[in-house]
Amino acid sequence: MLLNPVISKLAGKRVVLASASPRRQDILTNVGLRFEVVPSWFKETLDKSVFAAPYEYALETAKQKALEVARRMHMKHLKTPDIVIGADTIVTLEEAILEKPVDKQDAYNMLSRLSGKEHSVFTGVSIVLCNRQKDNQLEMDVFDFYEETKVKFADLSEDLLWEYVHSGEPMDKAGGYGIQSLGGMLVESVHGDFLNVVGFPLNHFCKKLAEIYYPPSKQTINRIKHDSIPYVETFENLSDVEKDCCVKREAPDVKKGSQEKCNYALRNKSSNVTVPDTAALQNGIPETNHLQLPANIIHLLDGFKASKTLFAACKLKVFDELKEKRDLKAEDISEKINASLRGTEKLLDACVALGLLEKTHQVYSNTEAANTFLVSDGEFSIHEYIMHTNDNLWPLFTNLELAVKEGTCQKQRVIEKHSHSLVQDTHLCNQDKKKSFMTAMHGMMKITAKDIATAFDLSEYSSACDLGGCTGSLAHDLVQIYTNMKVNVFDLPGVIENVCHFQPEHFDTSRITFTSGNFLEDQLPEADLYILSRVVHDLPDEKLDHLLQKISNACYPGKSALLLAEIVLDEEKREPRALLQSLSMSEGKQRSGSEYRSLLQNYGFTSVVFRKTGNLLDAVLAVKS
Ligand SMILES: O=c1[nH]cc([C@@H]2O[C@H](COP(=O)(O)OP(=O)(O)OP(=O)(O)O)[C@@H](O)[C@H]2O)c(=O)[nH]1
Repeated sequence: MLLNPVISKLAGKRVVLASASPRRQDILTNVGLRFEVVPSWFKETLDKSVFAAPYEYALETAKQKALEVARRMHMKHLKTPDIVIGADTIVTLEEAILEKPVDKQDAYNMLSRLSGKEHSVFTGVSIVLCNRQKDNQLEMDVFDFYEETKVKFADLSEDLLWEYVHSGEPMDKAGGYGIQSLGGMLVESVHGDFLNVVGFPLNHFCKKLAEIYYPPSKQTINRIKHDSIPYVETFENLSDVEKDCCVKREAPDVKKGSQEKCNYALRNKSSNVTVPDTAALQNGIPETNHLQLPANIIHLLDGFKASKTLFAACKLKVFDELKEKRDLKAEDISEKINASLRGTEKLLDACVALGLLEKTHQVYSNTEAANTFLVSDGEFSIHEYIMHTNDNLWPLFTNLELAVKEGTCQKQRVIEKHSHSLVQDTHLCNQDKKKSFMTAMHGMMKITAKDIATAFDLSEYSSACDLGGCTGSLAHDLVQIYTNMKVNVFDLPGVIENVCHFQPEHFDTSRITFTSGNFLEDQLPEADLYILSRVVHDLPDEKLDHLLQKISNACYPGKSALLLAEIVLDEEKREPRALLQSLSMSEGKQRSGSEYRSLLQNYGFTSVVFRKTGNLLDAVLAVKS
């Protein structure tokens, strides 16, 4: 790790950020932390009057957010994280705690209270270390801290405040302003950590991690007093990257022990100011100001190599071999996958570095995640979905410059034939392709179906129709969870004739039916609840209008609803997964929660709510009134 060894200490661990805040995601991504985002469902409604000080309220809320996610993940699909990070930011002014405004008037009231005054911003952060016990119990250690920053607002006129409120920026921000954006213009001075105001006190977080992972020795404490972030005394457990970076900077005539040199190298790199490079000076190389390449750029430079490593290892069935035989040497694996030893060794070591495999004494084994998700025949395998990404999406993205220039999807170029529908013409054109496409969709949906099915209470709907429901994986979860619900899976004839290969054994499917048809052309089956999973973002406006009008006509006011499973963009449109997906330039588009709301309101769905699930897809429920 370039900036701080404590961040790299988290490499290879399943780190989860229990927050929907795009700012927190940015702050942590920018320092090279790899993590999953699972927004917490904890409702921020603790009774403020029971807390002696405002920061205690923020700390408790942060803790409850993190604990909720840790428990939820532990209970589902054995996805126990190693670390869950929760945070809560509040603004305090004269004893009052201000959180996110509920509407524009509330935002205006908050901002006018802050005008001309100094207030405090507190962020409470909770770091929950999880440990799954042998009996599957979850053991958790909670570490928390808070940070205070004082912010002084200029005197602000009513007109200016309303203009700011109408910009929409205040609505998802504590105290009703975003210091990092337009709101910065309201601020006269800041005392303390700026990032704390934005939502995440990074410096204090690093110190806390250092405390957790490297309790400092006496000597270290003496030597670190001028550094804001403690550095490590030993490299025993650090990654190869760190060792490499030390080795490279080692000067031949430096007499001190290598540990000290390593510390120096890292401290040198971790600082924003230029520190004289003693090794360079001793070698007669003139000292120059060097700028550090930001970690996110480094990750992006290498990102495609990492994806392709995963794709290749899946295609060559490396994880399958290791699941069967467990511990194997590179020679054995190369023989089994029919590949060169040199190439196999490189691939295996890259997989180890990416946290997909483990290696001890030249013997490789699957990680738990590889056994669960990457082998081709596991219950929760996404192997075929990875192959679909490799075979169909990867080629589209290799044409990205052209796609951007032309603003069109490159599938025609890629498959070298004109097509109206990629799904019909390429994936369903022969039996093998059809089956692998269905397996890909099945695996992907299996991972996310339970979260979609439980995002809202759907118990009032006794019949559902999953339009384009493919193998019925969402239907399986729905009938298991809602014991009164019957589900009709409606899909193209070529899909329906193959669904028998995907029905789970020993499972009562009597409440699931499969119907052949084309939802754009044929009459829709009757149902209380219509479902569209990953359909809306893919349809051009005209087709979408036609489909939504059909569904709306089939719905009974006050009784029927439409459930969408899609990636819901955040309001600031900064969520990378949806934005990257939209670069494939399908004829449809990705939408935020409010865009789904206004789209669906046009078809008489007056109540539209959405829920971020933290999984591959989010859920939107639209009720017709
Ligand atoms: O100057 C700024 N001040 C605050 C913010 C953002 O405000 C919110 C604070 O809300 P909270 O801590 O409850 O976090 P949520 O966004 O609801 O996400 P969780 O899922 O973690 O509850 C936070 O997003 C700050 O980033 C800002 O942007 N600028």
